[in-house]
Amino acid sequence: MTAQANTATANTAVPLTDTAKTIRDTRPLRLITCGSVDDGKSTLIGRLLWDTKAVKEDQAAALSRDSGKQNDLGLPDFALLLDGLQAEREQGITIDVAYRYFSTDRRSFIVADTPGHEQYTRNMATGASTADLAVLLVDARAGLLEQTRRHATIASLMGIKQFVLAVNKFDLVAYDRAIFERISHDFKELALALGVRQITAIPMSALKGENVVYGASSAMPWYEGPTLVEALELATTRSAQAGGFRLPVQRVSRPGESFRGYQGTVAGGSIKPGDSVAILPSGMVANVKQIVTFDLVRNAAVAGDAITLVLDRQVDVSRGDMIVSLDAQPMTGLNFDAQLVALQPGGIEPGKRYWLKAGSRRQRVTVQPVSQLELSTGKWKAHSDAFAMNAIGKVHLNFDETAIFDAYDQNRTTGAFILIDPDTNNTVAGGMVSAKRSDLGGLHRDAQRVLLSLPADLAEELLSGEVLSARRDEVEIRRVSQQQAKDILEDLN
Ligand SMILES: Nc1nc2c(ncn2[C@@H]2O[C@H](COP(=O)(O)OP(=O)(O)OP(=O)(O)O)[C@@H](O)[C@H]2O)c(=O)[nH]1
Repeated sequence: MTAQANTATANTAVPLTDTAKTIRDTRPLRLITCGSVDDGKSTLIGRLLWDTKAVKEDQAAALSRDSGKQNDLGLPDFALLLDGLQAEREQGITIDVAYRYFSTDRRSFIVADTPGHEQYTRNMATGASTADLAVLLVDARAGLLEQTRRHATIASLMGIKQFVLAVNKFDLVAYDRAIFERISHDFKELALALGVRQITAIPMSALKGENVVYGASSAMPWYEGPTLVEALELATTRSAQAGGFRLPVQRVSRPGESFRGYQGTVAGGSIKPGDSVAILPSGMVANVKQIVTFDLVRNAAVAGDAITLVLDRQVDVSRGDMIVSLDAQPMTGLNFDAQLVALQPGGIEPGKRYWLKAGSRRQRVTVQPVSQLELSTGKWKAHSDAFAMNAIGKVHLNFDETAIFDAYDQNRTTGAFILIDPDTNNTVAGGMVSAKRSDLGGLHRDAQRVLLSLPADLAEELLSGEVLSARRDEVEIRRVSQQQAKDILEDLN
């Protein structure tokens, strides 16, 4: 009987091991941790690394030596593990994004430790742009703070669709279930307002290691959910972005008369010799003759590969252009809708000319604020003035020359940009494009041109009028329906 039971156990173990192997073969899960200063992020990550045995022996020895002040459980100070930067110890706050690696039998993980201090919103956005999941920490004694709301909002804007709420320091609130329920309820409301549906809330003590890697059944018998690591093992990685081929051209390589290649890192899709491509913004068309990496000729390239592309005909391509699949092209135009986060004390001024940098492309742009996110309610409020630092806003971007973007939710590389202040050279905003506006166009005006979108009859009337007939060359008319014209006017108001 006992032997049979043993066999049964052994049998069921086999498929489990197989599953574990399959999961292990997949890409690592990338996560960010965020929260306010002192919520315990460093302690949590230190605990994750320690309990999953990601800490090497020499590091562990150094830690025991270093950590003169062991905590009251006689364990090393886990936060010290995270002290990548000397400056951090001096200032007592985390000041840069640090990436850490750990794994369980089922999966491997890359965690970006992003700082909680208000002025480092930019680093948080950096960590979030590649993450599959965000772990948001709150101190059980404090509940949700404005900083938690800000970080959850940035994470969702950056395309993260899975959140774990770590209600930390639960040992300090006597493992009170009512507190957990109140905080997780508040958080679920916030997450739903942000459009995030995959939410796991976990009561934990990073310091004591409860519900991080190991459970805490004696302290919280009422909690039946997963530990943090179990939740992470079950999370899904963002599937590789499908979409069309994108190669932002970083360099044109011309080692000799007979060879001309376009170099860059593939930012989306895949390509193989024979595929047809368009070169943007010119719109010229060619076929791929060869794909070269270092000294190898390849028969295909995918997102993330650094390649040199050789085309089958002479075309004019320069740095900042984008080579894209002919049949799945990005948006091109002068006007786009975007969301951005203001990163500098000077904020973002309406109408000021900034440099916009997207990949290898840099162009002039003006920003017109449309609305601002009110963090306390999660609602967008109309806002046409300057954005203060840390504000999250929706804007119209108006370019002098054709810009090329994918929507950020289609492609996180070709949909993202930064704004640079030409006076100071500081990066003043990070942003994501949501859509192109030039289908409606509205009224666009700069020194050279006037662009009008009007119904055909009105367009003719206007052009024959005294003012515009003399300046006909400078005017571009887009003929639109009455309804579209009405939408444009509403949009402008
Ligand atoms: N009692 C208790 N204390 C904790 C827990 N987690 C962290 N702490 C303590 O809270 C303090 C702050 O923890 P850190 O890990 O440094 O916080 P942080 O969020 O990384 O802070 P910054 O790096 O400054 O952003 C430290 O004294 C920790 O020992 C916990 O679960 N229980």
